[in-house]
Amino acid sequence: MKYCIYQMEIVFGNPKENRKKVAGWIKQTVNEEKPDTIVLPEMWTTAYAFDDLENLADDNGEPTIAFLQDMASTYHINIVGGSFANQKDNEIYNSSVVIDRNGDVIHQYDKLHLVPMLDEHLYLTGGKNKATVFHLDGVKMGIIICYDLRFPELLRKLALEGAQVVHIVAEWPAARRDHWEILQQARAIENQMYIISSNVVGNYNHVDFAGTSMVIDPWGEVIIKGSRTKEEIIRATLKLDKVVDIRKEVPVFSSRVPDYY
Ligand SMILES: NC(=O)CCC(=O)C(=O)O
Repeated sequence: MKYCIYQMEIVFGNPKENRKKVAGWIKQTVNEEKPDTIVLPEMWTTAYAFDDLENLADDNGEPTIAFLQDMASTYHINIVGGSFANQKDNEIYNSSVVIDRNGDVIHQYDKLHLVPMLDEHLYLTGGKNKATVFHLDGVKMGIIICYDLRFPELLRKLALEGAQVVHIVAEWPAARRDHWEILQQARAIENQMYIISSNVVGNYNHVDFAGTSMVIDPWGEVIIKGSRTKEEIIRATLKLDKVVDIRKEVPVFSSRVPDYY
């Protein structure tokens, strides 16, 4: 499964421009790279434009979901659609969506852990549904959003449900870049899974974002890592046999004794 990840610089508070930018990026990437799956970052339609989110947020996933469905079916690619501000029942969530090559929505998730260091909890509402796995091209996978990375129990739950790949869509600041890299490697090693992340670059609201989007294999090796500051494509092809082999070699899951924890 070939991935192309968009390490994007978001146009702050401008969903129309960002959709145009993403449409152009997808068209060019599909023509040049022929990926199976593409990944977008967190809050890519607006960034954390909190002061105007009520006007900028999607309404029950629209128009972003329809836009991504159109991209997926036109170019016949799977889209791990990052996340976007999404108004539902008068609350705004940080919502992600996964769409398959047919243009079908196969998974939705609202960010569970809102990040206090960026004041997210003052403007958005935390997700109210459980995180679960989904199937893409026959592989069990999961998606989490940025600060969720700090909660190992969330990724362990996805691993116990069979996830072999977890995507992390993010808007992670440069100030905590070490945590970003080390925690992703730790989650890959402890859960013996691929970690695929898409982070943003640039500076919004006086926060400098870390780039450094990554693909990490189930042994914890960094297959590829984006730059700190440049907008770019991160490419990787997953070898899913590795997950099975490593889980046999170091049988963490069968060694667990959860009754004693
Ligand atoms: N957008 C985020 O959730 C950022 C998370 C973060 O800054 C951190 O965990 O540190």
